[in-house]
Amino acid sequence: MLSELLSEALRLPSDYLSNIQCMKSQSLACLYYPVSPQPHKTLGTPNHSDITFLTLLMQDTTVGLQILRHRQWLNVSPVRGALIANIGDLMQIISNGKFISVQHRVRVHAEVARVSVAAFVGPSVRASAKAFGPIKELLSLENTAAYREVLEMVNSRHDSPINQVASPSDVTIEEMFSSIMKEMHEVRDNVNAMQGEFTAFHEDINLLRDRVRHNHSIPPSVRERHGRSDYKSRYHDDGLVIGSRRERVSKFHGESHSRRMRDHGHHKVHEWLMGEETSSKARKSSNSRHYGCGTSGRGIPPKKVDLSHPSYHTKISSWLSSNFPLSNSLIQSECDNVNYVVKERVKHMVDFVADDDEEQS
Ligand SMILES: O=C(O)CCC(=O)C(=O)O
Ligand SMILES: [Fe+2]
Repeated sequence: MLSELLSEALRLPSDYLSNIQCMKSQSLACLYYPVSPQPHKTLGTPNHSDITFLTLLMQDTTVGLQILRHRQWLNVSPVRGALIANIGDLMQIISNGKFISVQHRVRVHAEVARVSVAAFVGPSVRASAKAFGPIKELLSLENTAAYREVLEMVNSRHDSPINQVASPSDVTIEEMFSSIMKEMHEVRDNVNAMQGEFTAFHEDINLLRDRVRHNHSIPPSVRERHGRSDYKSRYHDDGLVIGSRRERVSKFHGESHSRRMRDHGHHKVHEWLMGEETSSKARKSSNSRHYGCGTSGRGIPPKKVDLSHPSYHTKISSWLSSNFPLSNSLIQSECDNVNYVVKERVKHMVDFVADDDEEQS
């Protein structure tokens, strides 16, 4: 239904987005934002846009989600029974900028915790990698491609070490959801038990932050100093996992990183977006299968883009997320006056893949 509406809004046939299979699967994440002793210095989720095509969000009755509009952060007040649909970066890319992905963040409170459930909608996690670029029907000589094809953002999902890819016939969303909720309650208990140790945690964060700034991995001695599994899993869930880069990449979906990494990344991504560098990704993408929405080899060169435009920031942070997966959750960078970020992400991702004959949502 949503994919039909979005297709029509782009003046394309209503089954267009469904045919290019960009909304074929969902990953569910249940998020628990504990109370913070210093809410004015805490972010539940830092400023980011999702790299998805679409994110469907259910929030409880606690205000927390904010979107950036005209340089102002606006609360997205919960409406009972309503889902929030956020445009993600990939949708911005394939719509050639007609839809803009939304910058958002989550604030926390001193008295009340917040729970939300996010369903990240993207291409099938089962299919092999494909490239997505601006939809060719939307391009003309006057409206040339503003973005190149991307592969990596989608591709990180294929590498996911999470092997719980469930099809609707294996398990119902309700079943999966209730098991996630159960686990979330356990996490909440752990997090509540941790509140008293916030100071120690804060010290650790500073330590980690320094290390990340210096581009070091986190030694196990620091991560496991407390010998507590919840503590460890916090770092895991924030992506600070020692292991292959690929493993870490899959744990991210849109958060950006330390200033240092960001500057380095900006430089590279600028080159890449401007087409000045044939990165391995770009090479890969031109070899890969795609579904008629790419632009390469069709004689419409990417136009020179204004890299200071806010939407490029979005692309850059997404690109960075996939390429430099160090946790921003532990780094003060995006937002003044924020010292730490608190969020528990439960059962990080559970992927649902629609059967081929299933209706697209
Ligand atoms: O908790 C929320 O409302 C938003 C979470 C979010 O933006 C995300 O996980 O990408
Ligand atoms: Fe998000």
